[in-house]
Amino acid sequence: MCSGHPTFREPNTLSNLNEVKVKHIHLDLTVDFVQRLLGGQATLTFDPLHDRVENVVLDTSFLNITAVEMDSKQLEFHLADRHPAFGSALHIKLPQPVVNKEKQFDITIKYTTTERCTALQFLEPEQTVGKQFPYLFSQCQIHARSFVPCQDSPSVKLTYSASISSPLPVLMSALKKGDEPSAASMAGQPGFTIYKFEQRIPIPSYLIAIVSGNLTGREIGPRSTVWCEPEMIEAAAWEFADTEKFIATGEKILTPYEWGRYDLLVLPPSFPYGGMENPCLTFVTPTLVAGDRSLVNTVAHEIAHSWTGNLVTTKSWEHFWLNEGWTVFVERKIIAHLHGEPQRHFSAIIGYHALTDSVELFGHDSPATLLTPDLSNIDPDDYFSTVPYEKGFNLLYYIEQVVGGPAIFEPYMAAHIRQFAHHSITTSDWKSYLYEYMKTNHGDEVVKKLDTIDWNKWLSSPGLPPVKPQFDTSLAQVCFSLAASWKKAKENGENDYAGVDKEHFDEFTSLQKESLDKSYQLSSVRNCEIQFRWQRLCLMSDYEPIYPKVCELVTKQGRMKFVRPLYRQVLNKLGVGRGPKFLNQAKNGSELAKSTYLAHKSFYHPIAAMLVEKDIGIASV
Ligand SMILES: CC/C=C\C/C=C\C[C@@H](O)/C=C/C=C/C=C\[C@@H](O)CCCC(=O)O
Ligand SMILES: [Zn+2]
Repeated sequence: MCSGHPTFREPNTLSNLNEVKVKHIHLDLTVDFVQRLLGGQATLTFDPLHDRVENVVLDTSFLNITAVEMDSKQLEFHLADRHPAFGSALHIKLPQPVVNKEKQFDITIKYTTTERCTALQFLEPEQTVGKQFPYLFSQCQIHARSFVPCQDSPSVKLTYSASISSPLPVLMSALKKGDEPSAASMAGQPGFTIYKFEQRIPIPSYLIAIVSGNLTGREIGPRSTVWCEPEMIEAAAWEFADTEKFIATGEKILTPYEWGRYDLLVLPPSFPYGGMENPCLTFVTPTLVAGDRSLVNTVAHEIAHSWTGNLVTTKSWEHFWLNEGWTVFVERKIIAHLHGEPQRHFSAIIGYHALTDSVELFGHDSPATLLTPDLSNIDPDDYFSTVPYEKGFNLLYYIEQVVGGPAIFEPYMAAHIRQFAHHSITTSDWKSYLYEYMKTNHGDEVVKKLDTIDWNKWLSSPGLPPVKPQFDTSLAQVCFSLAASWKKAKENGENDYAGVDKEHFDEFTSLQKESLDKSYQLSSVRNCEIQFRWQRLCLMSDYEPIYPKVCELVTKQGRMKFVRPLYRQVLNKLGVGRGPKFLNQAKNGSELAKSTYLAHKSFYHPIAAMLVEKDIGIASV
């Protein structure tokens, strides 16, 4: 069914996953908001893969390992020297070789996270909305090894259970199994409670997730609750009221939803991504709470991951497009089923612009623009971009046209899920089944059509897709007409565009920014997607009054989709002679970018901090 060759090459783990496989992890941890760490133990259950296993090697990163035990006996262990991107391998010597590959065995590791942990962000009360309680959240995609010792590879799928002791409510990417006063509270430490969880569906380590803070929940559907700080609950419950429609549409297109619950967690502003598809509990940025439900496509994306990514999983980050390209494709199918095909194409046009931005940023010949890049000795975070999302979407969009349209392709989508659910696959596995399915269900005619696709150009060549997609531009045309009317107004010497309908604008031409700003108050628009595009346009046009708004946007929320391009753009700006009053009088953009970042460094999630520092050339200490 999947590439089953015994020694799979997984470039971004240091674990010996070809000798043993982790099948279950039990976490017994305490949240320490004072020392800003998680501490306790993890018990890992292993399947030997050979008849003689002498060692276990696990991924860790910035963990403090204090003891390793097996059958209550202390085991010898050591942490190898740190790999700059992949962390420190934990080598564990088994007391005697495990000689029966049918015999599972447990190892318990006592540890704490440390202040350099890249998977967790501890927030002080003032960094939260309510400003009264501390907050902890995780982001484990490629950083699980900094949360728990594990085989940190999407090729390994494991169940997990947890008992988490905390003074504040705890949620995880699992089903809740009740809570009880913790020994700490019984021993007099006030307010600690033990929260219990179980994830019975095997998942890759990157989907282990935890949050603890002043959380409240509001039911928004038959299997969904939205969770956030009390101050946001009304706005969040209204914003995400259509969640059940997305889930039900996903089931209609694909297969039944298997995860039980689909809850949403709205995080504090420093959350570094738009959303993270943690099973049972999607994490989302508060920038989606726009007040008009205009940005909920991201929730459709995260829901789509319940099938593509969380059930059918990429076997390594080199095939990340199988997670993200497929999920963007399913997301846009959900949008089409609910709001019509033109909306799917409008979203695809916006996505293609984002793909072009990434390819231009990396360079058209960059290996980072391959759909299946070689990640040997590469930190995947450095290759993260819209390429796996949008080049992957466009490959599937092109195949759908080649084979004969949705009537043929949509049933195949459901078959793909049924074929690979609960497995991790490579691009080769995916392609082999695509051919098998089309031959079995549609004969050699369609197979011949598949053979017309230049697979090497699509899968293994840099740059933009080899075939420029043809999309329905009916919705985009509204924007083009709006831009043309602004241009005409400018040519006629008018400088008040207020009379021009702004309903759908998403495309700007080079116009008088002051006039646009005066006509539409764009610098005060709450919608981050519009604000982000407006600010980038203004920076391109050296519209200096935008600088305070740029520094506000990059320091009031930490979503890298917005923060990284704006920092990069300011970095490359020439001097602003009369810098705005509260910004350092930067001699040039690079000082403005660096001084703004350094003044707010503690606000950002560790992953965002690391990548912004690389973007603006601040060597991490
Ligand atoms: C080609 C391989 C590139 C990367 C490998 C995999 C993971 C990279 C690591 O950086 C983790 C990324 C996590 C992303 C999580 C959520 C995104 O889908 C959000 C997209 C952007 C946004 O909306 O903010
Ligand atoms: Zn995604």
